[in-house]
Amino acid sequence: MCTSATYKTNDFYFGRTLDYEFSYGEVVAITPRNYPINFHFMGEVKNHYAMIGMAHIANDYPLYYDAINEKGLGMAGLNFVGNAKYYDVDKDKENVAQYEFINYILSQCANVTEVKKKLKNINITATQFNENYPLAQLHYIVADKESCIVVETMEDGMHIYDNKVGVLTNNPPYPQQMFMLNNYMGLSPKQPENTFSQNEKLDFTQYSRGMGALGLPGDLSSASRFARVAFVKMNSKSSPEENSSVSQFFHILNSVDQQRGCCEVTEGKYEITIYTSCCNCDKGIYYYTTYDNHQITAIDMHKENLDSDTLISYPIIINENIKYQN
Ligand SMILES: C[C@H](CCC(=O)NCCS(=O)(=O)O)[C@H]1CC[C@H]2[C@@H]3[C@H](O)C[C@@H]4C[C@H](O)CC[C@]4(C)[C@H]3C[C@H](O)[C@]12C
Repeated sequence: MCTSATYKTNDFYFGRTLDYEFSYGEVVAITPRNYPINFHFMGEVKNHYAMIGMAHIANDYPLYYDAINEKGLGMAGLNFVGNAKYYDVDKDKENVAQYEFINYILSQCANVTEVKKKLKNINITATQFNENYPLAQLHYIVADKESCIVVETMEDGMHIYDNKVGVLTNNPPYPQQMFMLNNYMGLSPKQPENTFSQNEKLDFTQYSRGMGALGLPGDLSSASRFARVAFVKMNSKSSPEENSSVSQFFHILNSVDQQRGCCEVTEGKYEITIYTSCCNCDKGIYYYTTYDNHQITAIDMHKENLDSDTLISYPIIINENIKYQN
C-alpha cells in the first residue's frame, strides 16, 4: 500500500509513503536539464526541466516512483492493481510507455494546467522497460501549489479527476474513495456535541480527548488510509516556516505508517513503509525517512549543477542514527 499527500504553508509540499514487502533498490535521483532522455516512441529529448525524486536506476535511466521538477510540479505512482490498464500504440497520439510517464510529464510540464492539456493527447502504452521489469500497475497523483489531479487509465480509457483533498492511496478508483469520505462527514477535531437522542436527553460525558474523530478508521486498508490521511491533512496546523511544515508533513504521512507484522501479504512476508518522502516543490528539496532511519535526510537539487548532462544519485540512508545525549 502507498499513500500520497500534498500540503501548503509558505511553500508547497508533496510526498508519499512507499509501502511494499521488498525494495527494488531505490536512490534519490536528480535528472539535470541536459541529461538526454530517450523516450521509447518520441525519441531523444536533450533539454527539459530538471527533476529530483525516488527512482530505481537501470542502464543509467531513472525509473521514477515519485518526483518533482524545478517548476514545482510533483507526481507519484501508486499501485492500482487490477484496475490499471495500458494500451496499444495509437498513431494519432503521443505514445508514452508506462515506465516513462513520470519522466515525460515532469520533463515537459510546468504546472497542472499544462499537464491537463498534455494528457488530452497522450496514450500510455503497455511497454516494458525491458524483460526484467514487468509493467507496474499504477495510478497517479499530480500536483502543484494551485491544484491537484488524479490520473487513472482503465479498461474504459483515461480518467482525470480534480482532487480537492490532495491525497491518494490505492484501490478502489478515486471516485469511490471520495464517495466513501461521505461516511466520515460527522467527524471533527473538536469534542462532540451530545446529539444522540432527540427525545429524552441522555447524560453522556466526554471522558476522553479526541472523541470528535471516533469512527476514523485505524486499519491499513487503502480506503481506511485514504479517510485517515484526508482527515489528518485537512485538519493539519503548523507554523508556515520550513522545519515546522516539513515536520507536520511527516506527521500527516506517519498517520498511515505501516509497521512490520501488521499486513501479511504472503506467508511470513509483511508490507512495511519502506520510505516516506516530503518534497518542498518551491525549493526543490527532497526530504525522506526510511523504515529504520527516522532522521530526516534532505537532498537539495539546487546544490547540484542542473545544467549538466549526467544523472546524479544519492543512495538512501537506511540505518538508524540515534543521537545519544549523555
Ligand atoms: C510497488 C510500488 C507501489 C507500492 C504500492 O503502491 N504498494 C501498495 C500495495 S497494494 O496495491 O496495496 O497491494 C511501485 C511504485 C513505483 C513502481 C516502480 C516504477 O513504476 C518504476 C519501474 C517501472 C517498471 O515497469 C517496473 C519496476 C519499477 C521500478 C516499478 C516497481 C514497482 O511497481 C513500484 C516501486
